[in-house]
Amino acid sequence: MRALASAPAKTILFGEHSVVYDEPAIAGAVNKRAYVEITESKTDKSILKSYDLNFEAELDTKHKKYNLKRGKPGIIRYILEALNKVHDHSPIVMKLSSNIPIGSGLGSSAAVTVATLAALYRFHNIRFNKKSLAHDAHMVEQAVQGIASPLDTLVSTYGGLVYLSRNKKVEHFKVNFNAPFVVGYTNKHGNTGKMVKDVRLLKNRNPKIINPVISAMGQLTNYAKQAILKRDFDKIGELMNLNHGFLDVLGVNTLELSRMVYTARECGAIGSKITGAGGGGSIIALCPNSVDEVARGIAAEDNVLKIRFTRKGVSSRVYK
Ligand SMILES: Nc1ncnc2c1ncn2[C@@H]1O[C@H](COP(=O)(O)OP(=O)(O)O)[C@@H](O)[C@H]1O
Ligand SMILES: C[C@@](O)(CCOP(=O)(O)O)CC(=O)O
Ligand SMILES: [Mg+2]
Repeated sequence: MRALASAPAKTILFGEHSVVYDEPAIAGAVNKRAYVEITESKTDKSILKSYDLNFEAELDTKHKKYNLKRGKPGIIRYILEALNKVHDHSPIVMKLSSNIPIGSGLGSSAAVTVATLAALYRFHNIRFNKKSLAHDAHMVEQAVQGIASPLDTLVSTYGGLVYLSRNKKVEHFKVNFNAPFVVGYTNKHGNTGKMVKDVRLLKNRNPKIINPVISAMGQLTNYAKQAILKRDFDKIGELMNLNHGFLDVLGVNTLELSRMVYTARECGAIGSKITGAGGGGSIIALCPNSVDEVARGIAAEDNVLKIRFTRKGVSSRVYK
């Protein structure tokens, strides 16, 4: 039997970090994906391989342990957690491929988790739907990271551009929002779990300052929803810049992210901000009239991704 699944990366337009405190957020699935293939193993060992991410490990699925043969272990924790949730511990071979930069704020952990769970459900012939899959993937991220909002796993499951409301209701934007965005990312990786914990500590030490900042981030996300519906790019850009300022206040900005954010603005972006957890990772810039200039400006020192939003969420099938 061979089960296949894939799930998209995402970019957060508004509301990272504040979404952890139940404020609204807006994020969209983008045209980068993680792919998982599961087959039966010919030996008594479970193997996980990824050529793209350059790692190989022997998995002890029962005890959530692994023996790393090569590469970095980070993303394996999500896979082990997913296996532990669903798999009966029979020996399997899992192949993971992905063109999503890892630890770059583009939700590689969510895409890998969603694709792994969907492939496992197919492999074991377990019924699932998008709602149950998004929920299970969120539980996996939460178990690995300690704190996680449902945003990344929702977007990776459903695809499209999504508004997540304060009470966790998902609204899909109907507008055709192929706005010209450029993503820049540094070679310094952020760690979502750590960044989220650092924000929590800052908030606990300074509640009277940080609580109003977090609710202002929620308010600006609601203004952004209206601006997106009207395709008012100038307003969206202004709100992205405000959102970046608040993320700086939360302490998740870095020298490299700052440099990219201001380079993008100098090259003509009408808005630019950190996207994802920060502490390394990515920025996103809205540049309706200056995509090439902004991409060139960022590429002088960092990496550029020309992303497109996609409606395609998780996809999976099985061959018997
Ligand atoms: N080259 C790599 N190979 C495997 N895992 C990695 C690599 N670089 C970073 N990681 C780990 O992958 C995980 C990425 O998840 P996360 O921090 O949520 O970032 P994102 O989801 O934005 O990509 C982290 O646990 C990190 O430690
Ligand atoms: C910071 C946060 O809001 C988004 C993290 O996104 P990413 O893992 O950096 O892609 C955390 C969360 O929503 O769980
Ligand atoms: Mg992540």
